Amino acid sequence: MTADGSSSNTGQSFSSSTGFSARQLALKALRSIERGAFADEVVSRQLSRANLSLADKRLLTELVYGSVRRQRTLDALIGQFGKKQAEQQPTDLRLILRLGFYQLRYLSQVPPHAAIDTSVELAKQQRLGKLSGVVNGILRQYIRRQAAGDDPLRLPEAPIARLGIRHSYPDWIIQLWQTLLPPDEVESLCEWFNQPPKIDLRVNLQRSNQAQVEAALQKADVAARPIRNLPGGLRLTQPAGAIHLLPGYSEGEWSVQDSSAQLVGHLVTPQPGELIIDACAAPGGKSTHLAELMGDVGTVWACDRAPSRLKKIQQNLDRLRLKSVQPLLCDSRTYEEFGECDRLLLDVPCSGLGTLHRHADARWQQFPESVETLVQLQRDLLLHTATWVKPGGILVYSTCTLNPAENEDQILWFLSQCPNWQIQPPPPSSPAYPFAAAKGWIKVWPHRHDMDGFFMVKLQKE
Ligand SMILES: C[S@@+](CC[C@H](N)C(=O)[O-])C[C@H]1O[C@@H](n2cnc3c(N)ncnc32)[C@H](O)[C@@H]1O
Repeated sequence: MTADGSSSNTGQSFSSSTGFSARQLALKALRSIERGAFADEVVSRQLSRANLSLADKRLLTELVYGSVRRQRTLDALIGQFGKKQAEQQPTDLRLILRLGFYQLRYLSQVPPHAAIDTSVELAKQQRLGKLSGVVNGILRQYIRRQAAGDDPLRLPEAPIARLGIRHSYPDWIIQLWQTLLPPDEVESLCEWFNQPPKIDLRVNLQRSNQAQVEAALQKADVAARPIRNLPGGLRLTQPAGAIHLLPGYSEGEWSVQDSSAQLVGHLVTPQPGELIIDACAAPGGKSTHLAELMGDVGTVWACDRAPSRLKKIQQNLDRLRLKSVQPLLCDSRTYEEFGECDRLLLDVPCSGLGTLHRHADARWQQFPESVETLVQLQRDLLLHTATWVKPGGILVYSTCTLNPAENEDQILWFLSQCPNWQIQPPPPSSPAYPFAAAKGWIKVWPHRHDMDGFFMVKLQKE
């Protein structure tokens, strides 16, 4: 267990001798992220290029993602134990201290002397001169304070900053959630997103079945359990390493998809032979689910405006061996060439506040201003794609965020603009039914349901 009661991402023990090259690479990665690169991309590039042992790969991943995710807490410690605030320190010193504090505070498997010695060594290697002594002094003060029995992190009294520093979130996200949840639930939600993500699978019922996939995984020593009320849904119950190497993946017997995202496909309830449009489809997680639910009979137009992401749809189609999905490069705000469809899925670009646990840097990449731009994009998409649906047809709107401006408010706005549409609540037989609110839309809260945060609603055109 770590300082705030969460567990670190691996069960691995890390020593100083095995981990030095991992720490050097972690520092390099943090520098690139500081210059604007995405954490996921930097880490996967390093993992594929560097010749590291499995233990070092795990350590590198843990150090980079952890230091980015916990950045606000770590910077508060740097400000508290250093002579200057974190942002006033030279970049390399700040990054080395983040790595050092991350190990001391969150990686109980790293002995404190290893965390300190390797941080000092990193500072020497970067020719930080006298500052390597500063690294040593600052980190040692922390462990002395910790040894005295108290949490060394000093927190302000103001409730928003207090939660933001303790759990490492920007104030605006805490402020937003405080308008939606009681204080103890805001704290649980913050804690939930700092835990390692769960891995759910969706069995491709065109090629296999749940029992077969479960048995094949078990044979490979990977424990999985069926997800209640979700046909074809399995949850891995222990870390499974490289997912794409597990049995059945390359044969197209299953896909990785969180249970919340699987609910979206069930809410669309596509029928064999129908014409379906997925207006924001890449990388195809939901388009392929729709095709599977239709028995691969009918047509799913999988639209996206990003050519590189559209390629991923094709890769998924090839792997899952689905024939009914047609990828289409288009801007769904303006495309005019469709006839009327039976059902449309609009899984819009959003602020992603429901999947913060999956992307270490996501909480630092959105701002109230960027959310405003997204709200406008979502409105443009809603108004235009709604014209593609035939009378009596269905439109499912979904997001992976926990922000009413992109969810409930957006739907109320749409209904005020287009009164010939109405909400169709899911029937009791639908897997989405247990999550439905009185108004008929579906909201999944991660800390209550142990699934990604999602919003979805089914609308019918009169
Ligand atoms: C939330 S992701 C979709 C995820 C996908 N539904 C899945 O389940 O795999 C949103 C997608 O919308 C695409 N997008 C953004 N603006 C668009 C537009 N104007 N027209 C079409 N696609 C757009 C993005 O490229 C991105 O791939």
